[in-house]
Amino acid sequence: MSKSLVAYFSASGVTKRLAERLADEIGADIFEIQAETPYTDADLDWQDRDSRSSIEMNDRSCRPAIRTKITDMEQYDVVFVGFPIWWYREPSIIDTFMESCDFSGKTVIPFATSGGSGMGSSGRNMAALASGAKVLDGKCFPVNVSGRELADWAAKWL
Ligand SMILES: Cc1cc2nc3c(=O)[nH]c(=O)nc-3n(C[C@H](O)[C@H](O)[C@H](O)COP(=O)(O)O)c2cc1C
Repeated sequence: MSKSLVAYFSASGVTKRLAERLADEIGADIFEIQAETPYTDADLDWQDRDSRSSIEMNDRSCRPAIRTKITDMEQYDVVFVGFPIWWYREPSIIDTFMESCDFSGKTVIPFATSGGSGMGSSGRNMAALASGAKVLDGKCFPVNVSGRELADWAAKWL
């Protein structure tokens, strides 16, 4: 059986709860990707073109710093990477995460929560940042997804 990790970023707790449920269902380790400078409510205002999130998401090369690095990534075969959809894709801090770890030989499965959008270009963007890894398109889940559905979805890679 392959060893799996659920790594996630969550700005307002929705993806955090989903990630915890997923890890619990499949018996995976869990790691929270935290911004070195946490996001405030004002930072998350997508209607303000000058907010931190707007500025970051408008710059494809933006790589917000992560507080703690994973040091024992070698032990995992499968890594589920969770995040909220921001502007139809993965938040820039997920790009930082993808670049800061060695995913070669691993299967990376993105998952997300959103206000209604799907995964968009997230999987392709993440694949471009993780050479040697198999990065899938992944799936966006409604908040009320059942534990059973989560477990069945994840079982394909375990
Ligand atoms: C800056 C920003 C951009 C967002 N862009 C989208 C989007 O493009 N499509 C969408 O459906 N939801 C969008 N949302 C809503 C979030 O994806 C949604 O609320 C998510 O569940 C939040 O997860 P979290 O609590 O883990 O941060 C956006 C939210 C923020 C803060």
